[in-house]
Amino acid sequence: MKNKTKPDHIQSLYLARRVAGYFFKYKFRIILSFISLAIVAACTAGTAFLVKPALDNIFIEKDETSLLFIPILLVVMFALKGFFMFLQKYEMNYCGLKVLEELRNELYAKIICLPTSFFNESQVGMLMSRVVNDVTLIRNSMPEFIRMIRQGITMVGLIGLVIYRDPYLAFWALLVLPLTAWPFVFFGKKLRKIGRKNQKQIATITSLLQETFNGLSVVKAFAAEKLENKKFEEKNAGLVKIAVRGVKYNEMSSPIMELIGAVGMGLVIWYGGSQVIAGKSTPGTFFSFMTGLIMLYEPFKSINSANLSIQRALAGAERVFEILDSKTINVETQGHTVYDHHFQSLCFDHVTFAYPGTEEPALQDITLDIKAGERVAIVGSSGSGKTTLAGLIPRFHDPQTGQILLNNTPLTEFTLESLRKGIGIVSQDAFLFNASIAENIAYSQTNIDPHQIIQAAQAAYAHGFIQELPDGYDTIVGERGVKLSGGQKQRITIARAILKNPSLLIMDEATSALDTESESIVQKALDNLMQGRTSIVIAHRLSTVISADRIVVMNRGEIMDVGKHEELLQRCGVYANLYRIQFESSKADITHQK
Ligand SMILES: Nc1ncnc2c1ncn2[C@@H]1O[C@H](COP(=O)(O)OP(=O)(O)OP(=O)(O)O)[C@@H](O)[C@H]1O
Repeated sequence: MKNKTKPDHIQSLYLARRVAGYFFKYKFRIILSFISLAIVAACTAGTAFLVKPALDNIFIEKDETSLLFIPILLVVMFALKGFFMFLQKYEMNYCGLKVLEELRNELYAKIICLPTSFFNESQVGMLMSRVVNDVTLIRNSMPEFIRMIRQGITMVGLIGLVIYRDPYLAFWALLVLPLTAWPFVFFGKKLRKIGRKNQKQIATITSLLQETFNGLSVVKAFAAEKLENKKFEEKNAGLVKIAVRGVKYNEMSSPIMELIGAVGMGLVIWYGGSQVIAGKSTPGTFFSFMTGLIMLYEPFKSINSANLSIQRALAGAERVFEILDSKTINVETQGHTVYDHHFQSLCFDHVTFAYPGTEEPALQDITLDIKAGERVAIVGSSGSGKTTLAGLIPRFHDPQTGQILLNNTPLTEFTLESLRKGIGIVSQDAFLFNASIAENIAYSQTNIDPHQIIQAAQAAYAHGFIQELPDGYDTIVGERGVKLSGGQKQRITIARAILKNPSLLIMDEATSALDTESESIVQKALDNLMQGRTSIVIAHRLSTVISADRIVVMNRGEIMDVGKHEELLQRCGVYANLYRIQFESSKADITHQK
């Protein structure tokens, strides 16, 4: 994925508009927040305004009414300021969190609907990082933007006050104002760049963690903990290095702003002091002016740090909208016809398919007809294209040339949901979710009666062992089903397929993962599953091959021959060879079973 193609300011405008669109829904809360912040700004300026009457009336003129009135006014102002400050912050953070929720949902919904080819090319950790981390940064953008406006209004109020108090003094104080623009722009740019790098590095670390934790048994088997530690330490050090640079620029901006402020202050003391000494101004006016000036420092500082946060948020927004708005990252396309789940025929018509980025097609000119009720075995050496062929049926990939017709209708014309719901897939990788057994069996189905789950488990020869588990059907299976054996997991996925009740079955037979005993139970479960259904089996067992209505022999992405076992042995050299290498060892078992 390309990172950025537009200049920073155009990209910023686009991102700001995109982010603002999400906040627009909460306009009333944002307006309330604005009103609150205007009141806060007025109270802040009002407090500075009170310093002059406090000094001149109480301390110089010794006026008793002012002595009572001014402290009460001060408390009221602070109370108002406190309340509206709370309201403003609460409303803003509420909006920020709701936008975060919506963006996360949208991003997840988009990612999960992307074609499988996208996941082949992208790191899962990188995607996770976008959903978890990058979106969080955007959440802060609006409150920070509001903070910027709030402090801007406060600043204007205070500047108005200092000009009102003494325009000449104000001239000296504000002479340095243009200088402040430089750190604002410079540090903003730096932090945006660092923000980008930081998010990228977090994504790399998330990918690494995800990969290592998934492959932990391999890491341990190869005693590669030290190696993995080193890899992690390197990435982590990279992240810290970026963060330290961020801290450097972040913390450097404040003293520089302060220095610029001090220059202004110095000019004021020099000019204002001389005015008081010459008797042209009162100490009250001067100190009120100075208070306003000192108070100006806070909004200056805040605007600067809000800008830095906004730059970081924009770096996050770049990564989020890169996925949401990309013209090349598209969700799966689909048709409008609803597949009625009555399988009649499946026809591959001169289908050729190459994986993205590869030259050699994984499937070449495949033509094959499958009729209702048939049991078709696909055999071939490793890499011959069996899994790829099976994956075209639920449209995990689409062929570049040729077409696949289901009941004489191109697959692309069906809605993906109806098509995939009508196909049962049992693969070697018996994937289970970290949920209860019942939930795993009933995955993706609603309103399922517990009896139906039990019946499916019985047909899959899983009911017995499930009952023996401490919580029965409510037992949580652990991530990827770690708490179950290979054969048990496989039987649960078979129960899941039985409950789904598809008219077309695609199976990638499990072989070496299971011992002979569980293999024979799994085989019985599969027989139950296949009963009365059309099935396409990527066959690794001789028994499946022999009992198939037809055997499709694949070699280097092409169909070499189609026929029955005996015929193929006679006429197909590839099959005869395959039989000798792969299946002959199980011949004895078959003879024994007979
Ligand atoms: N995601 C992918 N990206 C690129 N090439 C791929 C991808 N998956 C498979 N291939 C290639 O496509 C070809 C067919 O692979 P496929 O997995 O369909 O073979 P197979 O017959 O199922 O093999 P096996 O019996 O080992 O599972 C192989 O050359 C493989 O390298």
